[in-house]
Amino acid sequence: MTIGDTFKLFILRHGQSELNSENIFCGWIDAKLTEKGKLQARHSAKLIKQYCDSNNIPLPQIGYTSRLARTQQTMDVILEELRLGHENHVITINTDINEELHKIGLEGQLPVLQTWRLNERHYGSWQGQRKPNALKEYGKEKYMYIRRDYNGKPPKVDLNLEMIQEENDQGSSTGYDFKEPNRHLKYGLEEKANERLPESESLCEVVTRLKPFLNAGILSIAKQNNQESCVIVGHGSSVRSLLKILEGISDEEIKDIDIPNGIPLVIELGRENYQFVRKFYLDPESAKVNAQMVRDEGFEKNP
Ligand SMILES: O=C(O)[C@H](O)COP(=O)(O)O
Repeated sequence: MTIGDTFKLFILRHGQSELNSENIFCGWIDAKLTEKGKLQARHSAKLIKQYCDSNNIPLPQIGYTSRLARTQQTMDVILEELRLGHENHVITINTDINEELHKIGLEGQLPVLQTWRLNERHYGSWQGQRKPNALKEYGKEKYMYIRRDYNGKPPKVDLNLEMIQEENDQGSSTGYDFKEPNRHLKYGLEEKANERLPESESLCEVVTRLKPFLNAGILSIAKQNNQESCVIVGHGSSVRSLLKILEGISDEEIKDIDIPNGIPLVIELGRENYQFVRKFYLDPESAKVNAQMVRDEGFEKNP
């Protein structure tokens, strides 16, 4: 099957966020990109452009992000680098996506659909905690079980708690307001659409909330509009979930997969039935090294 016969998903985890750089569990905390994260996003765009040019295929015709700033900033940098004007739309389970796409198409902009279903897993009460501290408190086995096992799930967050991150033990304040009650401000559309938002998630639960959007959203839109490719900016867990669903990775094997920040992964699907054909990173060496660093976060070798 040649490249022209496949639908391509350019999938990447957002660039480094301020909480990533401080080794703090982030989840649904709305951290911004660091300067390094913005550079990673720009480099991703160059890799995507190089790949499209050398294979004589058009640039992505649609984008998808989560509802969190770090993916939206990454997408903005990528599309700016690709010189693609775009328009963002928050969608919920009630959205008539084709109507939205028609409206955006009239302005000749590239549509970017933003959905909570691409959000990072909700890291429950671990959000805001430094990784080395969680490792010390829970021990290596439990720490890795919760981070990477398909059914690993952190303790629930107390939605009434107001956790303002003051000084962490490195003496630098992230200054992030971890107030969960803020979710009513940020996720008002979803709450109006009666979408059940989590207070802690396992990877299995991320797969469950993401699968309907992948099938009835991304793939159905691709088929109806005969699209060549799309670009998806997600998070460690939502990218792992997309991989698991699209490639049919087992509950056991998914434990060993880590996703680096800001390196595009190409997944090719057959145009007929959108069955998995192949996957590869556009910078495989860097992806391997950085994925290992993600896995080692919290341990001495990667404090
Ligand atoms: O949400 C976060 O803190 C990270 O993006 C995911 O962290 P992990 O790689 O430890 O799951």
